[in-house]
Amino acid sequence: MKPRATADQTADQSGSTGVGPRVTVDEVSKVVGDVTLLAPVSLVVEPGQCVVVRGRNGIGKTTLLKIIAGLLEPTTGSVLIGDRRADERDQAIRGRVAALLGAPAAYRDLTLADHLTLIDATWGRDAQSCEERVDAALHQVGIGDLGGRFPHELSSGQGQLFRLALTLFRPADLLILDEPEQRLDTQKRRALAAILSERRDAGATLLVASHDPLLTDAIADEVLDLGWGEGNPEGAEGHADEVDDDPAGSP
Ligand SMILES: Nc1ncnc2c1ncn2[C@@H]1O[C@H](COP(=O)(O)OP(=O)(O)OP(=O)(O)O)[C@@H](O)[C@H]1O
Repeated sequence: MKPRATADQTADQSGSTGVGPRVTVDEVSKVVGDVTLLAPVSLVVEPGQCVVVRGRNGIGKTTLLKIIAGLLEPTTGSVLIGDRRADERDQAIRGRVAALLGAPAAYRDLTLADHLTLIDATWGRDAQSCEERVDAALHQVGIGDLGGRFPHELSSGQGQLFRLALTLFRPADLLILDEPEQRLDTQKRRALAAILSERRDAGATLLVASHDPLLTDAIADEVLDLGWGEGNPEGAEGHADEVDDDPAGSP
């Protein structure tokens, strides 16, 4: 069992706000027309635990994370974040969930540091110490020397590190990350694993879709396999396994 934070922790400069919520996913599915995007799945992520979701391309990982983040209405079932229904329009949910699901909005005329400064101001943090926090956040993900660049001046891997910085910087005790390792080299994936482990050990709840065994081994308390077979995902059963139970055929 990993060390867990106490309930009275307050926000620090990493964006952590203390003990995360329990996430309860009950028979959630998504169907559009006659296409099943996600077959019914149930899952409980305990506060301060990390569940890695995996499965073949197109099985529904991103769809599941979008539903849990409250960005997408499920066709069946329900999701609770703590005791509240997952809905990104709910201020209480917005205040505790940071999600990296696709590319967040970036502005051509703002530098990387400007973007983080904007987030800092949005969340009402102390303006005097903002520069220090921004600098630390960029350094944390390995792009400390790129604060003066514009988003379109980054390589694809640097762009991913910037998106991670944006996501990790805002206050949150529930992190929902869709393939955060994409485009990163091995060294950066190891660094990412260390950052996410630190957030989890500080009490945050994590839900991460990933194809990366390195990241999964480093951060997962449990693994949810949505399935590996070809064809329509109809009938796939999701269940969380202890991380050591690596099923045959999985990467
Ligand atoms: N807007 C949409 N309308 C119809 N089908 C969609 C839509 N978005 C995604 N899908 C389909 O839903 C299924 C699940 O997609 P999703 O992106 O959740 O899969 P995934 O497991 O995250 O895949 P990957 O590993 O490739 O990222 C796929 O078969 C995809 O083609």
